[in-house]
Amino acid sequence: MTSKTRITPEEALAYHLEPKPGKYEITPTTPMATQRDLSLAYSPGVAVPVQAIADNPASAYDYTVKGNMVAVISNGTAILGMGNLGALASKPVMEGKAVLFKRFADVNAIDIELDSEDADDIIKAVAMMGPTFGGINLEDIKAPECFIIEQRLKEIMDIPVFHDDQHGTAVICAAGLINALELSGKKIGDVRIVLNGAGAAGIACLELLKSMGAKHDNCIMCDTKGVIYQGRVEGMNQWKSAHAANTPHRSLEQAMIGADVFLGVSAKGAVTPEMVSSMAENPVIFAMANPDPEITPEEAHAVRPDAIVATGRSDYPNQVNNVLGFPYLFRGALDIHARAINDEMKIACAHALAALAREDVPDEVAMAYGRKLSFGRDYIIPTPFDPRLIYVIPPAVAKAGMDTGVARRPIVDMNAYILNLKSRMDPTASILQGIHARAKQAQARMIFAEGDDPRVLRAAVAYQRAGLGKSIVVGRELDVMEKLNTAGLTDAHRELEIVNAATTPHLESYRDFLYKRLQREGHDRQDIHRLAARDRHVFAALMLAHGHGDGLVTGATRKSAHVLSLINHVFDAKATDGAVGVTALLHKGKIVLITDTLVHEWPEPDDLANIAIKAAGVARNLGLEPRVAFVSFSTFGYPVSERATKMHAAPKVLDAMNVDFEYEGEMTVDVALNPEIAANYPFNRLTGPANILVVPARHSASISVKLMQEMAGATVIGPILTGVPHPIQICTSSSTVNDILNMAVLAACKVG
Ligand SMILES: NC(=O)C1=CN([C@@H]2O[C@H](COP(=O)(O)OP(=O)(O)OC[C@H]3O[C@@H](n4cnc5c(N)ncnc54)[C@H](OP(=O)(O)O)[C@@H]3O)[C@@H](O)[C@H]2O)C=CC1
Ligand SMILES: CC(=O)C(=O)O
Ligand SMILES: [Mg+2]
Repeated sequence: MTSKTRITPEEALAYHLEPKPGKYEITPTTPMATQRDLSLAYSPGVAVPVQAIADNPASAYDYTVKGNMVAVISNGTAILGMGNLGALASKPVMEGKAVLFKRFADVNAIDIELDSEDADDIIKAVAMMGPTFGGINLEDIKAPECFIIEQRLKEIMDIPVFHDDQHGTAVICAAGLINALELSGKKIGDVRIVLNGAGAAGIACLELLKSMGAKHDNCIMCDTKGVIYQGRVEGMNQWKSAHAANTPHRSLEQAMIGADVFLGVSAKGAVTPEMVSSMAENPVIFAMANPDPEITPEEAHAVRPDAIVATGRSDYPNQVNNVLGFPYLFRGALDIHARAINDEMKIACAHALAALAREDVPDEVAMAYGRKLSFGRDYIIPTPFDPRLIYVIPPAVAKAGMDTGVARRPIVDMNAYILNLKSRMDPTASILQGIHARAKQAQARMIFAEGDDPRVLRAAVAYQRAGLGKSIVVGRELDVMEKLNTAGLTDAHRELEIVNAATTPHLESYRDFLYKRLQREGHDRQDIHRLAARDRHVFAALMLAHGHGDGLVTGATRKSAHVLSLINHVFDAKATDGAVGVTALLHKGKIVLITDTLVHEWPEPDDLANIAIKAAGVARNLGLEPRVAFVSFSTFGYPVSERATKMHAAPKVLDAMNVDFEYEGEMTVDVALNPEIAANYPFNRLTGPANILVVPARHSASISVKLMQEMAGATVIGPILTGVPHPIQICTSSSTVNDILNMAVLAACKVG
């Protein structure tokens, strides 16, 4: 259980710089195209909701974004564990929290950085923002000011005010501890707890644990001055005093001897292996400081293999991080138009999280993580990408809020609410997450054929540094070094394996192999030498054929059809061999596969049936249950046209084949994708909107994909080459670094 993902500073900066500075933008949800739209959205139409809200303030939840809008507010005085770096420097974290709100719970959030360390200033500023938001999430404001600020705002505001570092952290810590103690066979009322870090997170964690049964006399809190004991005067405040222990211990080192639980919300490296060695049997260690924990899991396990260890990071098992809490706590609170997030709602959240980790983990979650997760020492808390969180946690929070009287609009039908929560989530994100996790598991050696292209090099570096596997780059060493240098990736040169025909000891066997394949197709030995030694697409394919790599990515510098014809020298990847190209279009939370986008020019009914079968395989590999529509400009035989005949015939070919997926046709795209229009054809065998569109020819495939990409801004993955015995993926000349990386990931987890 080691940390595999290595993020470099360059990558972190590039992520924040591209494609646009920062991490989010704001998009309208209503049309604003015509004069009429303008009249409705703005003057004079807007006057009507203005008056309605003036007459009945509660209607702001109906006519404005207030009800689904949270402010993420910081003054930057305790940015993660980095300390007081100021309001402006906190912006990347706050933008990040805003994006997490959206990604995980479909809550709109914006970040607001306030340039003041004065509690009264902050209270005044935030209180004045009340009308705008459905909730206030305070973040990375240091103790003790954070306690005063939150308390006062709760008193004066009529929407939830929640300091994430206090309560978000406490809730997740409690959820993890419930399960860790169950696994170590200990009871919260009996365990000796040492908590390091007496700030926002520390005070809130200990308070919540005490309210859940931890005994005051069993808990010792420490800060930079050591143990907080009764009678201590230095560095104290009223919040620390409430937890002062009656103990002779004065240092963290002394307090740790015989402790059952260590909770760290302090700073990197605050705990030593010696301290961990001195703990009781089966110790629980939550080293939650970010970005670097108090002690790493490797260091803790080296001295105590019996320890259950969690950190705040996503690259180790057991991520105890408030990301599991704030999106869902606010989702539940907003959905009941709550006045507050109270203790009962927090405790309900902790119990729901703990219970979810003990449930059987569905395959789609295991798929998303690339490994089977089951309740145990390395899985004490759900993982942030668990798709069940959105429909399990908010209902528990909402119910607790309703039971304790903070709901302004209670939920009447909980089942309908759960369905609504399920539909909020974007399925495409979990698909991408899934293939990345599977690739990480596969650890494939990926051949990047075009080592002279800076995009390809950046993707190769990212592939390796993301812990996805080993990158092998085809190119001349000096050229690769120079391009890496220009891309600001000088160090990467030592990490990548650079291969070319001049340096490989395998050239002769590659040539023999190629000659055997092509000698009867008009190629003489001279041609073969040129192909094997000088064409990097052929050379890279030969490497793959000889097992000198597990997958191949190419095509970023040449036209796909040309690259495919070169690869065909080495592999049987023609239409007649059953090869097919499938392109995934991701847009507005929907995913549709279009095929054949690469191999068949003008497929006949038998080819179309094969294309459907291959695309269904790709869909299943992506975690989708295939529903194939053979699309045309006619629907079920009307209008009659020679061009549509083959689309009419293709489903009949499948009828005779007894395949195990849904298919139907021919039909127009709107019938395929829009259930209301499909309802006009009650005999239609598809049980839902199609997710695979088999199109009549390669030109229609290309036109539809590019139209969606250019007009709608859809994300395009592919074409994914399938039906070829080795994982080869062909990018396009317009592929970005991220597109190329995605292709490598698809090859690594053999989606094709
Ligand atoms: N995993 C998660 O979800 C979360 C983790 N955290 C992490 O917790 C830490 C604290 O955050 P927060 O409470 O907001 O910050 P605060 O500034 O409010 O509090 C920090 C506290 O930590 C103490 N401290 C700092 N360094 C040490 C040290 N080396 N040994 C002992 N105590 C120390 C300080 O002591 P003193 O009072 O003497 O100055 C203070 O009490 C950060 O690393 C943060 O990343 C926070 C929120 C969520
Ligand atoms: C996770 C978080 O909020 C922090 O470390 O501050
Ligand atoms: Mg924080």
